[in-house]
Amino acid sequence: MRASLLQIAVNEGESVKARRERVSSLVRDEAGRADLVVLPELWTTGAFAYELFAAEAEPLEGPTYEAMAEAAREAGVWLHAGSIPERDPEGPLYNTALVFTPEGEPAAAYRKIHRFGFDKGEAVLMSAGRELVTVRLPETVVGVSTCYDLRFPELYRGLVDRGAQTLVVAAGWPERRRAHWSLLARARAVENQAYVLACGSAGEHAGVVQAGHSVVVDPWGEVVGEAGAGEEVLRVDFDPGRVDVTRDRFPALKDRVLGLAAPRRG
Ligand SMILES: NC(=O)CCC(=O)C(=O)O
Repeated sequence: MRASLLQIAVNEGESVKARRERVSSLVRDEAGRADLVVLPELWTTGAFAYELFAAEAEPLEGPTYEAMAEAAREAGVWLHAGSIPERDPEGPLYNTALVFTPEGEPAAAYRKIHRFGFDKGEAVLMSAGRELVTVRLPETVVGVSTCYDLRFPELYRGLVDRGAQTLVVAAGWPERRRAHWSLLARARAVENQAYVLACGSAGEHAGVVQAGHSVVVDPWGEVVGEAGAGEEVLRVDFDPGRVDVTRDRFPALKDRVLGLAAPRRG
């Protein structure tokens, strides 16, 4: 299987409309080059452009959804279209990842569960999703996650319990914490014996330099491919069959002890 991670530069000065058109064209360019294309988190606005979230929020089936469905269909690829600021009809905003089939049909929508910012930014502007999402492709089961989720291993165990073999992370991770990004991507791959496809963005917006360094890690924790800092298409061949082989030969997941009680205090 071949995955193309489109590490989009999200810079101020390019309008949302212009970027949407540019990204649509980049997705279409992957026709015949990839089975699965992955985009970053909140690439229309930038993950840290908090002042744009409400202004640029879209209904689920808004302009970005329409453009990405068409691009997936024209390219004939599975498309994890990164995430958009979604406005729910009842009012709240969500950071919502979209996945399309090669026919341009919706395969999944995942509302980010862990919002970043502590008492600021996304954590107060967006509502939290509650549901884990997996998508069955012909070759592998994909578990969907977004950026800050990467710090929460229990989310990935939940995805693995739902059959995930390939863990996709769409991110807008900052350069200043790049060491965590690289470490956590490998950790999630090793502990879950799964592929990790982690697609970040490049450029700078809202004073935050993006880390880039999108990465694909195999179920043994080896880095199969890694991007640099700037806008780039990272194309990686990977073999989903290696997940079951790794889990059979080194069956650590079978040794999980479930339902451990919280330690007693005092
Ligand atoms: N957009 C995000 O979720 C940022 C996450 C982040 O900066 C971090 O976990 O560190």
